[in-house]
Amino acid sequence: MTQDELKDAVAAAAIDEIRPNLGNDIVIGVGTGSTANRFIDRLAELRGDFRGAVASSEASAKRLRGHGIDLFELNEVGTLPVYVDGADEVNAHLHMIKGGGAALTREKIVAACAERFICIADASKQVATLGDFPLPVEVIPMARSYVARELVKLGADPVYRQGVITDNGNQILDCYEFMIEDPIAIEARINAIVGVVTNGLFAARGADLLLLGGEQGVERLMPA
Ligand SMILES: O=C(CO)[C@H](O)[C@H](O)COP(=O)(O)O
Repeated sequence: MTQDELKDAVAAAAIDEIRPNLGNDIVIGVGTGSTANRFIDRLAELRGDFRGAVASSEASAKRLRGHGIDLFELNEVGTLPVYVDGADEVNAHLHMIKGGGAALTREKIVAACAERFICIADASKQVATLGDFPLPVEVIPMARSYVARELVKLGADPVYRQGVITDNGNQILDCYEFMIEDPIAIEARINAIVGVVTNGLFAARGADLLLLGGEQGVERLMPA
């Protein structure tokens, strides 16, 4: 199977996972990226079986709107029953690195409001230790150089993602050469640097279920 076919398979599995709990009062949290896009396209087939969605990025909002799915502001809806999103890397504890698409802050906010986080990913995203994928850190623009110096002190090699402005008007530093043995501690440590808006470690609030697509089909994995 190609990677695209695997992404499609996990998107379909996520639909099967949420379908039994849909209803006309249900608002779904929707992630960002190529895997999440496949989920959005399949969600369109269920339009009418749920109330609408909260999007984690302008790009996902546009795609949802294009399918005629009603969009809600997070502040209007409070707690969401479920959030479905992809990941750049995921470990056995279902801690993740996210933010390859620069949507990490809104993704983390929507995930924080969700009772259940379903991660959908192809097998290439599964790792023993997070960090081969450069960890994104969203920063207030005027703090970029300061935050970069602080990240170097933590052992990372931060690189400014040129030309990228987040949906929140901020910039991204990608941390290379930074293997993360203790994701919960590092997530908190980076968040404590002044000028950091969010980092792409989703560890304090990891996923509750991983739908992992591989050659043997879609595996349903819970946190170790
Ligand atoms: O965090 C994200 C965007 O900010 C995505 O979930 C992550 O980059 C995975 O994307 P894809 O499904 O395209 O591989």
